[in-house]
Amino acid sequence: MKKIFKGDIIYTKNSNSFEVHKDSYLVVEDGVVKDILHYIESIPSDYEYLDYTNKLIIPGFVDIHLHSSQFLNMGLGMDKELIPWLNTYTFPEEAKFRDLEYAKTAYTKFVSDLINKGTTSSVIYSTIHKESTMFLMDLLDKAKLRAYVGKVNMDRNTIDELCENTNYSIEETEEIILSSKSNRVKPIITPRFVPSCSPELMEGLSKLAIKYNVPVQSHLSENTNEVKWVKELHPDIENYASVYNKFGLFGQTKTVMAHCIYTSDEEIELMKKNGVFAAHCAISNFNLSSGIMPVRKYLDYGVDVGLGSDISGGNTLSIPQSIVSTIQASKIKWLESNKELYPLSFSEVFYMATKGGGKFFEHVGSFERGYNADLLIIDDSNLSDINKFDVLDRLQKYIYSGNENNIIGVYVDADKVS
Ligand SMILES: O=c1[nH]c(=O)c2nc[nH]c2[nH]1
Repeated sequence: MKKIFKGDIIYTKNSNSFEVHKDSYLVVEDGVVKDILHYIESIPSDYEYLDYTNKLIIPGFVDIHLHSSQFLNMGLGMDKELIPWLNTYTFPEEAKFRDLEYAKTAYTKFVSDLINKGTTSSVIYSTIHKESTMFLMDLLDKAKLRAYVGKVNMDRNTIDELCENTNYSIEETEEIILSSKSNRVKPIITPRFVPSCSPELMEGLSKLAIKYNVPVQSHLSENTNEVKWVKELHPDIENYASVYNKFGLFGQTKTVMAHCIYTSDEEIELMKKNGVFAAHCAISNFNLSSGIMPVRKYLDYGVDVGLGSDISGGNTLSIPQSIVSTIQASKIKWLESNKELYPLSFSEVFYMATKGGGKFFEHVGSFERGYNADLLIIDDSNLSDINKFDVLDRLQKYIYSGNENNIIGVYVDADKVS
């Protein structure tokens, strides 16, 4: 399959600058970027030509932390902090996914919104339920989206309907791993967070992760009461990150931790040493009064950082809105830190939303040769006079003041997504 996309191409190779190719040709073979050309005399007959002249062509967005089962709860309970919010709104909603018919309705709406918002790769929590998790994986695969999907594991400190038998939780997780065959939609081990996972469960999940080389996702230091609770549960372990590390869930296979607001320097160093990714969830951190992650510090340590919409702590799946909130949060952090932790630039955060988070999937989020051709076509004609603004200005205007109506095409591996 060979395709050529023509348009105003913009992406980030590194976090400091944009690669801009106005009125150029993105050449794709077998779903992978081969080249960007500024001139083609005539389109070779064995290529499909997609002419998006005057439209922006950007990488598909990457969301490395979200709870698909909370989609129907978006916007609810935003007057609460994390633990009361989980108990009042989130756990009761997740319990409904035992009913496969409910899951089918909710996940169908979720996947449709993910596509509308231009998110082509995501790292997803479902619920504890095996059947509805497998339904979601199949749905994402049929939609041609790229994703890691984790059946949530919990065997303590949750409502009765969600509290699993430890061995059963591990067995069902293994069954999902063994049954998954897709190249685009893969399983991820998902101990919800330390308060809801016993040491035996964490150990069992770590064994599975290593045996099948499956990645891991969880939450780390999102809320001060949560951090205190972890200390009470594990008084002999020096910090929150070390609890995961002790039980083999902190970089023993590829790992992403969400929030990371109250992590100490030692914990950030451990993340760097173990290659653990951080998912920055700025909107959720505002909504649940969690705090502001010191992202600049993580970047200075060399930790990989991507963005997470974190629905439904986050109230939207929109990664452009996450980009804006991330930049705004970093400005408050700059003031809070006596102007030590510099605000994040537009290119740094666009990078996190594409190639930075995309690194969790490997060759995702860029248009360099060898990357998956996951891309969005943006019609920004209602936002910018293209004769007056350059391509980078148009991208900024789209991110800050555009919305999903500006997205007129979504492609994964150069295949149209619908
Ligand atoms: O924002 C969050 N959403 C959740 O569902 C969750 N579970 C544990 N910690 C969490 N944080």
